[in-house]
Amino acid sequence: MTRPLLQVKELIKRFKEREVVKGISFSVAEGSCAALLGPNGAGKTTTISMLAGLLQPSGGSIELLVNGSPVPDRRPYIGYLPQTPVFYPWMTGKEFLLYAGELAGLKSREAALETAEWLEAVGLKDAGNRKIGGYSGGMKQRLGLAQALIHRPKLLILDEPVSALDPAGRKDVLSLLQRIRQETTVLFSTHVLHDAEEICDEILMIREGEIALVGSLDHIRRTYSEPVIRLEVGGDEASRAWLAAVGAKDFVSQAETSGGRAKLTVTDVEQASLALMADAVAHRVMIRSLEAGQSTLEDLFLKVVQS
Ligand SMILES: Nc1ncnc2c1ncn2[C@@H]1O[C@H](COP(=O)(O)OP(=O)(O)OP(=O)(O)O)[C@@H](O)[C@H]1O
Repeated sequence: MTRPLLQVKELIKRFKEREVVKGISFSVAEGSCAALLGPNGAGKTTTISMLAGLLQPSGGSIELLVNGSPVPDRRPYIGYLPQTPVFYPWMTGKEFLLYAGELAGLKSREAALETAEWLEAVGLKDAGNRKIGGYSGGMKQRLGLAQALIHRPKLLILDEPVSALDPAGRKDVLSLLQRIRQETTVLFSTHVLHDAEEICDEILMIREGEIALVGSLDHIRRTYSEPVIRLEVGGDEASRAWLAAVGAKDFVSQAETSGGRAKLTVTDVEQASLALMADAVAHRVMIRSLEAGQSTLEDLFLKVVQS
């Protein structure tokens, strides 16, 4: 049984009259990697800033448990990387980490040891003596990660750590996070489902300041996947008209049609496929493709976000 490391209860944030985080509760288990997933404006940064201790909540509680007991001040146990970290371009990577280590309360000797170790761990050993101003986006983000980890926190909190990176930088940072998560509990926000799927085991989906869905990726996949048929028909009028009406069939519970394509949620994929093909033949409809399967997490995410 994994025990909770972070416990959040009824967390609220109001900016003037406006409530942007509306009483959310969740916990993050020790050793897990959790993604706070939601569209732009959902309240991710606000939530993360409260967890990191940078923003005062308007209500609710945040507890960090070390060896099962809540600590009075969680900040020393947290490593945090903001959405847009600020670096001094004139400093070298090494100088920056030494500085960050001392700010985090390490003694100079400890800071020097950790700096050397983290420069190596994030793949910046050779670039350590170069000025940050000359680093790529991915290198800066890896340096940011090293800074967040320099005091060996229990929980690493990251706000959209890969959103601003190009594909190569994204891959670099995600694989680094993959390695880090073996030792450190990680919570990161993202609006990209794919990033969450790549490295996380827990998902907290938020929408308009409220939790829309929470659970392990496996559980969510199993619980919410539905039989789905994706269809594409020819561009002729008869085929398009048939497709537009296909949602009315009794075995189709939901239909999304756009252009010559449709995604149909059905009760039984095999029977529905056979029925659709027979009906298409009878109506001389040209079927370009018919793919039977299960709805994906992406389908669910879009549904949650759009509802
Ligand atoms: N300091 C502030 N004052 C007033 N409103 C704010 C403040 N900070 C955030 N908001 C509002 O709170 C809501 C949630 O913002 P937040 O930045 O937490 O969302 P987000 O999910 O992180 O979005 P994004 O992915 O775009 O960063 C938004 O409507 C935003 O305009």
